[in-house]
Amino acid sequence: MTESAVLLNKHEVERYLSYEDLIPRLESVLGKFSKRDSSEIIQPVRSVVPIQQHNGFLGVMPAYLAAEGILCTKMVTFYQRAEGSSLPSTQATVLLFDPEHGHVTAIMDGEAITAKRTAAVSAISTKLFMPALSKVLCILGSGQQARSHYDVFTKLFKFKEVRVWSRRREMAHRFVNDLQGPVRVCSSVKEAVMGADVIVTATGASEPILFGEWVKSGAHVAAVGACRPDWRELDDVLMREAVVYVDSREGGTAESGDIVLSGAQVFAELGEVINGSFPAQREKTTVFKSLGMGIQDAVSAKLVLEKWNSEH
Ligand SMILES: NC(=O)c1ccc[n+]([C@@H]2O[C@H](COP(=O)([O-])OP(=O)(O)OC[C@H]3O[C@@H](n4cnc5c(N)ncnc54)[C@H](O)[C@@H]3O)[C@@H](O)[C@H]2O)c1
Ligand SMILES: O=C(O)[C@@H]1CCCCN1
Repeated sequence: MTESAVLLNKHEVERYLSYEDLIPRLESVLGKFSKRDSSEIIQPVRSVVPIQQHNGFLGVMPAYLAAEGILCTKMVTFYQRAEGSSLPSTQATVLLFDPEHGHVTAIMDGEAITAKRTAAVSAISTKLFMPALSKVLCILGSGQQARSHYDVFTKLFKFKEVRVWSRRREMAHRFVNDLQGPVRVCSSVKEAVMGADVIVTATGASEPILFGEWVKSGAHVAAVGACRPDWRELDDVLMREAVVYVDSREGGTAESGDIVLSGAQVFAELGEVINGSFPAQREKTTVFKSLGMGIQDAVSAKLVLEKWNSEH
C-alpha cells in the first residue's frame, strides 16, 4: 500500500512544522501519557540495537494514540562521530499508518521532527521550571539540537544574554555566524554556565561536562544528550542536588546514564506537572532529563500530514 503514501522530505517537514502548532500538541500528549491509560496511548520504551563496530545505534520508536487516530513509528540512528565529521549524528525517518487498516499513509523525514520536537519539549520544561526573571541562556553544543533549541528559546523567551560553548571553538563561531541575534562564544563550560539561568546541554558527550558546582542555585537545566545508560553529560552533584524531571519515567530509568549512574531520584514527569499532580519547583535548581518519546514524533508527524493535506 506504500504507493499511495505521501512522501515528505526534510525541507517540506520543516516548512509544515511550526513551534506555535507543535507546543500545545506536545503539552497535551505529555499530559495524556502521564495518566497511563493504555486504552488511550501505547508507547513502549524504544528498542535500541547497538551497532558496536561503527559506534552507532538504531532506535525504533512506535506509538499509538487511539483518540487521535495516530499510529506511528520513528526509526532513528545515532552515531558518535569523530571530531570534525560532517555527517549528522542523528538521522531518522517517520512512518504514519492508518490505524484502522494498517497501511502506511506517510513516510517523512525524521531529522527535522527530531530537532523541533526535542527543542519544543525542552521549551515546555523551561516555561515550567526556569527562574522568574531569567536573563541568561547558555547552550552547550553547536549541532542540530543546539540550533533548534536556540531558535525556539529565543522565540519564546526574552533572554538578555545568550552564550554558547562547543568543544571546538571554531564550530561555536560557525554556529553563531549563522544566527541573527548576538551570542557570546565561551571558551570553557565553566565560563559559559556561571550565572546562567537556563542551561541547555545538547552534546554527544559520554562523560560529564556540566558540574553542579558551576550551576547557579535555582537554574534550570534542559539536558538533551547522553541517551544511553552508560553516558553522562551532568555530574553526580548536579543530579543529586537538583529536582529531576523526565519526559517518561520508564525511559529515564532505562536509558539515562545521568539518572542511573548518579542514583538520582526522578521527581516527576513533565506530563505530571502539566496535569497538576506534581508541582513545578521553580525556586529550586531543576534538571529536565530528556530522552525523547515516540508520542512526540507521532503528534509532530500528524501535524505535518494535516498541513500537507490542507494544501493538496
Ligand atoms: N533527548 C532527545 O529527544 C534527543 C533527540 C535527538 C538527539 N538527542 C541527543 O542530543 C545530542 C545532540 O544531538 P545533535 O543531533 O545536536 O548532534 P550533533 O552531532 O549535531 O551535535 C553534537 C554536538 O555535541 C558536540 N560533542 C560531541 N561529542 C562531544 C563530547 N564528547 N564532549 C562535548 N561535546 C561533544 C559536538 O561538537 C556538537 O557540537 C546527542 O547526544 C543526541 O543523541 C537527544
Ligand atoms: O528521541 C530521539 O529521537 C533521540 C534519538 C537519538 C537518541 C536520543 N533520542
